[in-house]
Parts: sequence; structure tokens; C-alpha cells
Amino acid sequence: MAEEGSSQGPKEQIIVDLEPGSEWRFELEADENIALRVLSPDPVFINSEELPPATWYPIHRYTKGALYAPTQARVEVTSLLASQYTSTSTIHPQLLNVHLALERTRILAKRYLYGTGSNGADRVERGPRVMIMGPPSSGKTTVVKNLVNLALSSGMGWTVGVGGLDPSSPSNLIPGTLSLSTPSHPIPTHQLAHPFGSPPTSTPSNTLSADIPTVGWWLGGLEPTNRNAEVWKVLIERMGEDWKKRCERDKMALASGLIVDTSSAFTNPLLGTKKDDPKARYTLVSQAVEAFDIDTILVIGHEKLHIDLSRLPALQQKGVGVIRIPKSGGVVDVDDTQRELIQSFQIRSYFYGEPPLPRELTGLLGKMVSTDGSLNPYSFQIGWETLVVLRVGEENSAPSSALPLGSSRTLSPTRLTRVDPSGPAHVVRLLNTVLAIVDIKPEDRIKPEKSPKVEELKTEGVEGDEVKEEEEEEDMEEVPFREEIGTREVLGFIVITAIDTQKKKYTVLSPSPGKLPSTVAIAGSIEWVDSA
Ligand SMILES: Nc1ncnc2c1ncn2[C@@H]1O[C@H](COP(=O)(O)OP(=O)(O)OP(=O)(O)O)[C@@H](O)[C@H]1O
Repeated sequence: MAEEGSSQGPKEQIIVDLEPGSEWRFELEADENIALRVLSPDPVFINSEELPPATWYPIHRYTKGALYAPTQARVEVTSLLASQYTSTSTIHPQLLNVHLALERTRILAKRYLYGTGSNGADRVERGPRVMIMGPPSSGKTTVVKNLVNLALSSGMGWTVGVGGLDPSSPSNLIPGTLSLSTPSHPIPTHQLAHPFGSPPTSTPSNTLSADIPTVGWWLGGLEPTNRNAEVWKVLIERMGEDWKKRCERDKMALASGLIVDTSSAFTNPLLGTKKDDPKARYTLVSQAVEAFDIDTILVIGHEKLHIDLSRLPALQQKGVGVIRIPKSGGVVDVDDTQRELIQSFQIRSYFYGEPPLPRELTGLLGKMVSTDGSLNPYSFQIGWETLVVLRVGEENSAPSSALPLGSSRTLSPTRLTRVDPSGPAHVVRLLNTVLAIVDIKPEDRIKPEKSPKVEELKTEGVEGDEVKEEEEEEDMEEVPFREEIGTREVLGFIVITAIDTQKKKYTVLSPSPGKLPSTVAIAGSIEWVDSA
């Protein structure tokens, strides 16, 4: 039980006492910024990162989370919170059990890979590959973060891979992105923008969390849907390929393993099911398992999902273990407004860096944890002709209902469409749009073909003129690049903050000054207006 708010002296010291094995849970409101300081000798953890002893640890507004004390602990808090309580119900022991099992696999894999252990029949050739699944607000991201931090705190030098397959809830880039990162030190919990740490592109290079190498792929939407299922599939395959290559050249990454956070859409059995295989269930799950060679799925709470997945032939054939862990009683239901807020924060942090230390915390006496600094984003104008904006996938092509009666077309599901800003509708759609910059190599350019503009157009009993009319659709414009560029790893992000239709120029915001690494950008449905 915690003794809260006991005032001692004129400074009004607020103390939280934690019983062994209990959690202190907090939800910070819009005007609440706090700092915590451990006063007792034993360690206290936040998402399995040990709080440095006798040092202020700032936590920014809106953050929700919990401190965990394995033994009796005393923590000082700078202010009393509207929403906070202690609980002795915690899933930490279960997480620790999972961690120990993963750690064993890592150690055996390391022995095998470095030739220091037995090569018997039961040899372990690589580290664990775990995927976390659960419904919305079940604590998936929190479980991933805890398991990663437990591994990185073990002193074994692991560089665990973190797969972000949840483009809606923050991975560590911009919403709409899938990511792979390899942190090598425990990830802090100071604010809600980057639960998996800050990627190097968005923090100055001298800061603590700047060395989390991260690669991203752009879905351009917040979740997998039936409409973007094909693009999703290609992205997952590319990510899997990237991880495989990384493991081939880095034995430590192979031994450390991979922990994957997933979108709650993964729990929908029918999503991604194709017409040619209508009986397939949990297609998104099997795709990810295949791409990353997942060996264990952790299901949070959800009994039916656990049973469904345990019986799924695709997983049984691969010998994937499906384990259920309880949902923490502390997980907060995040509503749509909160989600939008988190997403907006995350985009802001990409351009402006981490928020500065709140004013009320700057005058605290004593040592303060050093946090990441801010960035100076750069705004500039670029001509419509210079910045080529593309869209990827079927959902951007003209609807089939717009085709002449009786006709059908077969388009590649990952086809590229150039956005023509001169059309008024396009200008409106582009304003405030986040764009992913992609690298273009000389071999990616293709010579424009005169005709046909549509890759393949099957018509039955339709007059040529009608077909021609359809070909003149604005969206059908030929793109002079190989389709593959639309699903490749991204170089960074910019946002269109203004459009000058007279001068035919975009005003864009970039995280750093200097020339854009490429002038080919992919648009999605992610928009951002700086409201801070
Ligand atoms: N034990 C806890 N005590 C207090 N807050 C918690 C606890 N566990 C998780 N939370 C908070 O609950 C919220 C939801 O958790 P989390 O983001 O991990 O869930 P999720 O399943 O990944 O959500 P999403 O639906 O976005 O995929 C987060 O703000 C997280 O910090």
C-alpha cells in the first residue's frame, strides 16, 4: 500500500511507499508533468528499465504507466496526481518467466553460434522470435517494451530486434510506418511519443537514445485493411528479408532474437483473406510468422484467440508455440481522441525532437536524468515538378464502378500513381499530408510508354472510345519509376504545410536543414497539423 501525499516540511515532499511486488500506476493529464526519484536502496522499475537511484526521472504530460517495485521501495514524486493508485496485482512475474525462457534460448543460441557450446541434437541455432498479439488496449506495446528492456538489462550485450507491425500506435517513427529497430540499451519512458526509443533521424546525435538504429517502411495508413492487404504483404516480406540479411551478417542479432508488436487488426480472423483462398484464417498472422520465422506467439488475455491460433494449421505445421499471458489490470483503454493526440505528438517529435524539460521541473534540486534535446526543423519551398508525389496501391486507382459496363481491369495491387497537384481536389488532399521519402537509383527509372496507360485492360463488348475515355482518367498517369520503389525502405519523412497554386510550389517541413535525400515521395492517408 502506498502512503501518498504525506507532506514533510515547507517543500511539501510527496512520498509513495511501495510494498514488495506492487505497482504504482499513474495517468498524467494535459497539465501534469512530474519527476520521480527513488529514495530507497532497492531498485524500482518503469517498464523494466531501472530508475537511476537518487536521480530525478521526468515524465511528461499525458503519459500513462506504472512503477514496479520487486521489494519494499520509497519514491518521491514532485506533485500529487489526479489519477494514481497502487496495486498488488501485477503481471511482472509472468513477464519475468517469459523473459527467462527467452533468455535461455538466447544463451544456447549464442553458445552455438560462437562455437562455445554443445552441438547436440537439441541445439538451438538462433535466438527467440516472438510476436505479441491482443485486442486494442490490451497492453501489447507495454509487454514488448518490458521484454526488450529485460533483455537489454541482462548485461549479456544483447541487441534484440524490435519489430513494429502496429502503424497506428506508436512504433518509433511516424504513424503509418512499419519499423525494425535494434536498441542496445533499455528504452526509457519519459513521454508518450516514442515508446520504443527515438530513431537517430529525430534526435541530435549526442543524446542517449539517439543510437537506436531504425529502418522504416511506409504503409501510409494506420492499420492493415482488406484494401491495403497486398501492399501490407509486400512490406512484411521486405521487412522479413531485411531482418534475415541483418542476422546473416550479425551473429549477435541472430542470437538476441526479435520481438514483434502487432496491430490489433491481427486478431481479426478474416482480414487479408483472399478470394482465391476464402477459407484461410488469420492471414496477417501467418504472413508475419512466415516473414520473420516467428517461433512463439504471446496472446494477451483473449482466450478465444489463443485457442484459435493454437489450432491454426499454418502455425501447427511450423511448430509455432502459442502462449497466453494475462492482461495487466493497469492497462488503460485508449480512446480515439487519445490515439489522435499520441499520433500527433509522435509526428511532432519526429520533426521537433523530444519535448523540452517542462518548466516546473527545471528548478528541481538534485541530479536529473539527461533526456533528448529538441531539433530545429527546416521549412522550405519546392516546386511541384521537382517533388514527385506518388501513391501506392489499388485504393488510389479509379473505382471499378467508373469503368464502362461489362469491363474489368487487372491492375497490380502495388501500382504507383502520380499525384497531380494541379487538380483542385488533389491540392486539398495533399495539404498537411505526411510524405515518406524513398531512395531512387538510376535503374529504378523506366522510360515512359505512350500506351497503354493501364497495365492491362480487359474489355468485353466495349467500344474503343469508351476505353480511351477511361484511359484519360487523371489517376492513370504513367509513373516513370519501377513499382518496387513504393514499398521500399524509407529515407525519412516530410510534411506539406502549404501549397502555392500560383507559383506551383509546396512548402514542406523537414527534420533537418539541407537538401532532401531524394525528391520522390510517397503519400498515404496520414495528415498532421502542428497544434502545439
Ligand atoms: N500496468 C500498467 N499500469 C498503468 N498503465 C499501463 C499499464 N500497462 C499499460 N499501461 C498503459 O495503457 C495504455 C495502453 O497500453 P498499450 O499501448 O501497451 O496497449 P496496446 O495493446 O499496445 O494498445 P493498442 O490498442 O494501441 O495496440 C498505455 O498508455 C500504457 O502505458
